[in-house]
Amino acid sequence: MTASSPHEPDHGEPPVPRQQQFTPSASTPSTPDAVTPRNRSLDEQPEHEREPVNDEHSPLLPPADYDAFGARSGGRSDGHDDDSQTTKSLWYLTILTIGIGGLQIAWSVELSNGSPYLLSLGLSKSLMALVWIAGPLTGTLVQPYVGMLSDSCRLSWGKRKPFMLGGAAATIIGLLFLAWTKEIVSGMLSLFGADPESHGVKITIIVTAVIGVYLLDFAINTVQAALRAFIVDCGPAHQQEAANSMASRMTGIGNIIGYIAGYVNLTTPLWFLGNTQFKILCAIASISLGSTVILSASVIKERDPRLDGPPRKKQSIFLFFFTLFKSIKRLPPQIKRVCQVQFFGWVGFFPLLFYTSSYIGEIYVQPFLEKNPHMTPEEIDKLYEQATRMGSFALLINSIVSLLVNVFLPFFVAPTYDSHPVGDSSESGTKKSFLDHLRIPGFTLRRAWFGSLILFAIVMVCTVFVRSVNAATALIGVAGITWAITLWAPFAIISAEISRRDALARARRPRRSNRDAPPPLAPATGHTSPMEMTEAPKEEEVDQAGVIMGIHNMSVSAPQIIANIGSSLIFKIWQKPRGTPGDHSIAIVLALGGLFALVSAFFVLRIKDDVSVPPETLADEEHGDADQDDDDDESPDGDFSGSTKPGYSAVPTGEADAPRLVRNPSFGGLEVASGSDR
Ligand SMILES: OC[C@H]1O[C@H](O[C@H]2O[C@H](CO)[C@@H](O)[C@H](O)[C@H]2O)[C@H](O)[C@@H](O)[C@@H]1O
Repeated sequence: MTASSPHEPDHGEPPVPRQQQFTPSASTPSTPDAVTPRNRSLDEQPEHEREPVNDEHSPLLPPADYDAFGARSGGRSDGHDDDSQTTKSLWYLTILTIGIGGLQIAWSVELSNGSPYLLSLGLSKSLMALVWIAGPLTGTLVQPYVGMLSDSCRLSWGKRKPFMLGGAAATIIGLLFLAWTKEIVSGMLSLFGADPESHGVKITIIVTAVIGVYLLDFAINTVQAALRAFIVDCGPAHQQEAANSMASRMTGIGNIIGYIAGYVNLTTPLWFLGNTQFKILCAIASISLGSTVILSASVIKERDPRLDGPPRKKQSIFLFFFTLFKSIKRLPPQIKRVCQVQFFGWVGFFPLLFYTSSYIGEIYVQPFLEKNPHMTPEEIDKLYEQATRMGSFALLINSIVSLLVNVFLPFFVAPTYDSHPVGDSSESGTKKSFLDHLRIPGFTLRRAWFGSLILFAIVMVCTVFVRSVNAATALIGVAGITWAITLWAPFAIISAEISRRDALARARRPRRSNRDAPPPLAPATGHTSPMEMTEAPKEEEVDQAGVIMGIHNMSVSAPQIIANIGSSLIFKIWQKPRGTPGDHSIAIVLALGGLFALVSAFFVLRIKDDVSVPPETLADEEHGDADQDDDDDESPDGDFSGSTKPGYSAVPTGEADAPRLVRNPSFGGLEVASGSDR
C-alpha cells in the first residue's frame, strides 16, 4: 500500500495514517422480575392527566421474557415494549455496534489512501495539510451539531437512525464521487468543449477532489456522531462498558480490513468494482458501511422519540454555538474529566496516527544516507519507497496489537461502569462464568487507561533514542496497547454516565408530569424518595447523548488541530531537506506528544471508578454546581440518606412505589429498582 499521511513532513514518503480498534465484555445478568409499583401508579393515572411521556415505558422495568437475541428481556406485561434497560446478549451488542466497523473501513480507506490518490491527481504536497485538516475540523464542528439535531429529532423510527442512514448515504456518495472525480469532472467539462488534458480541467479536478474530501469528512462525522449516540441510547446503562468494548473491537476489525485491503492488489480479482485500487477500495468501503448501518438500523429498535415529548428548542445553526457553549458549561463532572483526558491525550495520538510511517522511514533511511550522502533523486525516491513499506509494516503490527488488546483485555478488566442490574436474585445473577474468573480484582478500566497512557508516554519518549527499525517497530507495536484502550475507556465511561443519567431522568419524569400538583412531600413515614427531589433539575438543563458525545468528539478533534499546527512549527525548525542524514524531527514531535499523554494520565486520576452518585448530587451537577464537589460528591456505600444539601430531600423512601437508586455492591454501578427490592 502506498499509504501516505495527512500531515506529512515534506521530507519522507507520506506517512501512513492509521487507526484502530476495539472489544467486548461479558454480558451482565438481568433485572428484577417484579413489575414496579411505579408503573402500577402510572397505569392507575387517569388518561387525561397523562402526558405522552407517561406512555414511555420505564427503562427501569424488569424483564419479563427473553428478547429476540436470546437475552433476558424486560418490558411490561401490559403491552408496553420498552426493554431498553434489560440485559442484552453479546449478539445484540454486536449488531448494535457493527456500523462502527463499517465506518472504520471508510475512515481507513480515506486516511490511508487519500494522500496518494490526491497526489496522483496533481495536488502539491504543501496543499495536503489543508486537505487533512478537514477531519479534525469537521470532527470539531459537525459532530456536536449533528448530536444536537438528532437529540431534537422526533421521527417515529428514532432520533439516531435518520442521521445514521442519511449520513451513510452521503458518505457512500462522497466516497464514490471522490474516487470517480476525474471521470465526472472531465466528462462534464467536455460537454462544454473543454479538453480533458488541459491545465484548467486538471485544476478543476483537483479543487473538486479537495472539496470532495471536506464533504466526505462531513458525512463520515455525521454517521459517527449518530452511531455513537445510538449505542448510548440502545444499550442498557449497565452494559455500556460492554457495548463500547464491542464498538472498539469493531473499530479494530474495520481498521484491519481496510488496512489489508489497501495492501492487496485488488484490481484483478475485483476489476468489476473499478479500474483503480482507490476506486475498488471506495466501493468496498461503501458496501461495508451501507450494509452494516442498514443491518444495525433494521434490527435494533430505537425508543420512539415522540414519547420524550416535544424537543426543547428548535435547533438552528445560529443558536448552535450558544447552545453548545451552555452544554459544555454544564457537562457532568465525570464526563468533563474524560474530555480533559482526551484533549491532552489526542495531542499525543495525532502524531502516532499521522507520522508513524514517516518516523520509521526516517530511521530506515539514515544508514543509507550516511553511507551515500550524494544519492540521485531516483535513488532517494526508491529508498523512501522502501522506507514507507517499513512504516506500513509497523502500523500493521500496531493494528494487530490493538485488535488483540481490544478482544482480550475486557476479559481481565473488573467491570465498574458496567453494573449488574440490582435486584436480580436469579441464578444468572449470582453464578460466575469461566470468564468471570479471568477478571483481575482491582484492575479497573480507569486504571488500565491510566497505565496505558503512562506506557504511551514512555514509549513516545523512547522514540528519540531508538536507532533501529526493529526497535522502533516494537515501540509502535506497544503503543497499540494504549490506542486500544483509548478506543474503549472514554466511550465506556461517558456512555455509562449519560445512559445512567438518562435512565434517572426518565424515571423522574412521570412524577413531574402533573405540573399542577404540589411539590412532592414526604409521605407519612417522613421519608421522601431520593427521586422525589423538591428541586429536580429542569428538563431543559439535561443534555442528551447526541450533544454530549459531540462535545466529547470536540475534545478528540480540536487537539488534533493544535497538534497539526504545533508539529508544522517543529518541522519548520528541525526538519532537514529530504535525503539529508540526521533528521530526527518526527521523533521530537512524537516525544512531545508523549509528554501531553502524561498530562492526560493525570486527569484520568480524577475520574471516578465508583459512579454511585447520590441523586441530590446528580441534581447539583445538572445545575452546574458539580465542580465544587468534585472530590466528595459520592456516597461510597450507596447510602443516600445523609444528604445535607439544601433544597433536596434525599431520604430513603418507605414507600413501596418509589423508584430508588441502588448501587450494585460488586460493580459500583447504579440502578433504579423498586422500593420493594430493598
Ligand atoms: O475515536 C476513534 C476515531 O478517531 C479518529 O477520529 C477522530 O479524528 C478525526 C480526524 O482525524 C475526526 O474527524 C473524528 O471526528 C474523530 O473522532 C480516527 O480518524 C477514526 O478512524 C477513529 O475511529
